[in-house]
Amino acid sequence: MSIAVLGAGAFGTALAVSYAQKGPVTLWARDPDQADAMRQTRENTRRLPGVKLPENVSVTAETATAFTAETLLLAMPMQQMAGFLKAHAATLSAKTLVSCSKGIDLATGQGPTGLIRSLVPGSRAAVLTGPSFAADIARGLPTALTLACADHSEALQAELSTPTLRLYRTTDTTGAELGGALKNVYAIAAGTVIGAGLGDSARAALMTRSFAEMLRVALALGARAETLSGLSGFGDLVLTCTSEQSRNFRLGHALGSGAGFDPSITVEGVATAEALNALAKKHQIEIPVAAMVTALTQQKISVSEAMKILLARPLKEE
Ligand SMILES: NC(=O)C1=CN([C@@H]2O[C@H](COP(=O)(O)OP(=O)(O)OC[C@H]3O[C@@H](n4cnc5c(N)ncnc54)[C@H](O)[C@@H]3O)[C@@H](O)[C@H]2O)C=CC1
Ligand SMILES: O=C(CO)COP(=O)(O)O
Repeated sequence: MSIAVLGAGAFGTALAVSYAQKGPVTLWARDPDQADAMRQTRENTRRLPGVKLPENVSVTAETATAFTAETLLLAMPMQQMAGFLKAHAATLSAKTLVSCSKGIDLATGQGPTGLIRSLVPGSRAAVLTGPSFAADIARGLPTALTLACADHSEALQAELSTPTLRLYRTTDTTGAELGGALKNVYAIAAGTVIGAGLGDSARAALMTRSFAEMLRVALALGARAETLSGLSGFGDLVLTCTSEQSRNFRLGHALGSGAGFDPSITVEGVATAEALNALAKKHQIEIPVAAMVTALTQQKISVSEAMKILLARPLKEE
């Protein structure tokens, strides 16, 4: 089988580097100038500096070259995925499309597999998600992820596992993609708590209540509880709420401490919080923490107001 990675940001580049251990990988960059620069320097200097591209990675800006692979990993920001799939639907229809993006499409409220199934009906949709920073994967540090695919995907699991990248399989695509999407929203909240100096105890409380929210949303949307307790849910929530490597955490930290934040950095949790609020309203699910994240990122509320609102909620059973 052959692999191409579509999207040459930090994560797409890291995956290409990792899979190059197993054979040739094509890495598709949307911008031809970026592809040229990466071919010349053998590095993604903007998004993943300090990591050399192995010889097995060919960088291209031509979709025709990338689309010859059978397995295509989608590694672009979530809000770009629908446009990409619409533009290339005809050529992608017989492929296995593995989403590596984490988020909910704002326009439709769908996750990656919903988008893939509706926009490229002849393809096979899968999700690769879980606790993994691009820099860790690129350095070959041990990582475990969830591979979700509606059909039993032992062959795909074997294809996408490496000696340091260990994949666990599930058929629960809804649970896997919701875990990866929602944890970003709560990582913003955790960053805010730490940035505002509210302490580690407050962060632990917030993470626990965030997990309860994630579970409530995911179960209402048809996911299985055990998926949320696994790598793609609990695992990624822990990583992103506790590490300053996380861009979602760092945005929250800036909100909490009043510092500035570079708007060119990809922070999936902002759009996902908005999409999540719309979904929660539609399905009448209570999401107090995510509602505060949306209000904070839209500058409708201050950190101290958000804290007061959460602490003043009625006392109840756990
Ligand atoms: N960086 C990380 O550690 C991880 C990222 N992810 C997910 O991977 C996805 C991509 O994130 P990163 O690579 O980190 O972002 P990034 O900010 O490093 O790079 C985004 C890349 O997407 C490209 N891009 C933008 N619009 C595009 C389009 N329409 N078609 C193709 N490419 C397009 C940009 O040129 C840029 O190279 C996100 O959903 C993120 O949540 C998942 C796990 C880990
Ligand atoms: O998804 C990630 C780790 O699993 C990366 O998190 P950030 O997008 O917050 O950097």
